[in-house]
Amino acid sequence: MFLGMCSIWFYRWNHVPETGKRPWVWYGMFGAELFFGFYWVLSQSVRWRPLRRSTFKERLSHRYENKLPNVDIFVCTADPTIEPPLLVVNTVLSVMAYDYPSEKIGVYLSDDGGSALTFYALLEASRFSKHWIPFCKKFNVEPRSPAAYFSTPLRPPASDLFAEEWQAVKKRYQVMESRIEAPIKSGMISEEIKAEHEGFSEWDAKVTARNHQTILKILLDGRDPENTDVDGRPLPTLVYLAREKRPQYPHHFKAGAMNALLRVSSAISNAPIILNVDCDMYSNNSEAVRDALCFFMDEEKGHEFAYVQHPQSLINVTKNNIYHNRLTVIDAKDHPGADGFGGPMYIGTGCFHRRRSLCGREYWKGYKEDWSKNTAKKSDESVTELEKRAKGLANCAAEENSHWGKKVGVRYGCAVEDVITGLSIQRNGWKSVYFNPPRSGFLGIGPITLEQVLIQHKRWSEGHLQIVLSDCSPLFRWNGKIKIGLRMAYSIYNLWATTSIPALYYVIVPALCLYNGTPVFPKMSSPWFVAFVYVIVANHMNGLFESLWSGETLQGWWNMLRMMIFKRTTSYLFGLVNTILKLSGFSKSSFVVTAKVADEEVNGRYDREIMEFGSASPMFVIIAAIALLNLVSLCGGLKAVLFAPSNEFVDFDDLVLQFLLCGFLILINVPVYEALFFRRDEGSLPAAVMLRSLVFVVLACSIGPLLVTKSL
Ligand SMILES: O=c1ccn([C@@H]2O[C@H](COP(=O)(O)OP(=O)(O)O[C@H]3O[C@H](CO)[C@@H](O)[C@H](O)[C@H]3O)[C@@H](O)[C@H]2O)c(=O)[nH]1
Ligand SMILES: [Mn+2]
Repeated sequence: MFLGMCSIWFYRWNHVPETGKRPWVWYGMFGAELFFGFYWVLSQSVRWRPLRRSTFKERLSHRYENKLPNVDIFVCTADPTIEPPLLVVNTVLSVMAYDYPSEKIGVYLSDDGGSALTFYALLEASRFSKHWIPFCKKFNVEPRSPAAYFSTPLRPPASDLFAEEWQAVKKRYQVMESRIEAPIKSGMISEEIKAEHEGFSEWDAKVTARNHQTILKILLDGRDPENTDVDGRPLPTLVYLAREKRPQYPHHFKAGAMNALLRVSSAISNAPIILNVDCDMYSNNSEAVRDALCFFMDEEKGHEFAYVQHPQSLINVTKNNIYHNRLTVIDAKDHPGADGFGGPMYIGTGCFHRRRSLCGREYWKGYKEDWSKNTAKKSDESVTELEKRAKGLANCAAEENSHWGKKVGVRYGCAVEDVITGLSIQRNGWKSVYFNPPRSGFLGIGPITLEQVLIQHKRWSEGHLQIVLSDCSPLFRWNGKIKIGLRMAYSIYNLWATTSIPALYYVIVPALCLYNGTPVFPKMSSPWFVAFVYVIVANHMNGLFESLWSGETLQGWWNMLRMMIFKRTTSYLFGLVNTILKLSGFSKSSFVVTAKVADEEVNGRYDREIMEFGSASPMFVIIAAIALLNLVSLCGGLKAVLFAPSNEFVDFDDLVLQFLLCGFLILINVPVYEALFFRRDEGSLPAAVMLRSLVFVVLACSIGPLLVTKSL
């Protein structure tokens, strides 16, 4: 493969058209091919030393059952409309019901939406948990998100006792569900509900999502001996937190929320191990905590590990993974590959942290965590006093003149706060672990419209590019703590945004040249042709093989190729432009939260794997323009070959690769043509997109001949 690429480079180097005949097209192709080659080399790093891990939980409980440490669990939510409270509490309930001593668990919900609806849902969940947790533990049920669990009917053979309790708990769940939904439907919380908890008094007329005091309520207090379930066994601690928000203070999105949680939890339970999940990702494996502890408490290596990351597995992926939401190959190849070099990335959810490393402490040789020291601290403060003390830690002022967000906690100012935080931890000398058990540890929901996916990738690519330019850039800043293989692995994602330029070049320029009958690749009869064909075929065959091996379907692989082109030409381009704007001070950071709900029609089309466009987003204009341009160019090329006047003879032999490239892009873009010309549903491409993209194509085709000449 590498040899093939070298021959391509050599060919470009040696065949530059004579100057004066606009060789820029040629240099552009050369540049793109150099970049792709370099990028290919980077992407090989994760294939060198893959590591697969498994755990022995019986040994953990055999040795440490009575010394198991406390675990604090952080759940983040940001908006009650696109992250429905019912979804949030299902996640909360799934982590409250771990197969782990409940008195050692503290669950903290951070509500950046500052919503009384979410608070009410959590209050209802705290009541339901008294039935749910004992039920789960008694019958060892999986998964422990009640919504996910009750979505399948009771399967025989079930004992009478089980069937009876199953029915009773399900009934209770349904009651809770309708209670949580009632105020959402009516748009207000009734006086009756407000009377149930003094916490509601915090929501007076002045409270808005962006401007309010800290609201902190300990709904279940793990220190209280009366905090028990229906069987009289202790319940976990459960805390609701809406940190203070003021328009004059930046709130730093999820990173800010995580840091507030870190401080607040340190005052309440201060567990040495922290699990972080997004509200859209429930725990699917009740043994996940024990699994993680097998790594942290390992006598030989455990003290080196800062975090244990699970893959972001999704439940709502269609059979053929239409938007390539499930990052199949990354989960199966890249993360284990990074693990081989001392540590996968922290990817924001489904991750167990050591509090110490997350709080910015460095690793030093000989360091050992003293687990026995960290068993619960009982303080004799009353709940109100404790709440008051903890509250102060979630105020805006708590971070003034401090290292929070810089050296301590989750880092600020980067759109992938998770990745840059993991990287800083590794730069402090810690290692990390990637763990993908046979029964997925966590299951989440991914975006189900093309636009959402592209916006998510814009945020990611932008954040990754910020890392390249940051003080912990794996590409440019070396401190000896991170192995070269891992630096290369990070760079694969860090450079996402920059792939946009060569990708755009490759999908536009050869097509334009074809339209004008100008060759940019070697002719079929030339030996250099073989090098191109070899590199293309070998690369795609390898990609296909890896996809299939990782569990993707054939169609899924094809969808991945399409999404790769879409992402590179839109999301990554926007990510790149946005980063440049930000650097020059024209734009500020933002975090567009992904919607977790959609209307029925959208859901229906998603289930049938019909691509969802449905808006006049500028990203779609680019996608449509590229699709149309390639269609027009193919026709233009055919016309040039078949009907050119004899004095302007165009040889098909010269254009074979361009025909193939255009043909490939046309096949990949079939869903785009459908959405432009044939579909009439709400998810098709609106006329405005068609119009704008046509203007682009007409312009390109008319300017094209001025830029490229046949004599190239
Ligand atoms: O101001 C904010 C914005 C977001 N969130 C939460 O952050 C999480 C992730 O947001 P989501 O819209 O679901 O983004 P995704 O693209 O799905 O998230 C991935 O990428 C993010 C970084 O871009 C990481 O923070 C996430 O953990 C990772 O799952 C959700 O729980 C949100 O509630 C906040 O708490 N506060
Ligand atoms: Mn998410």
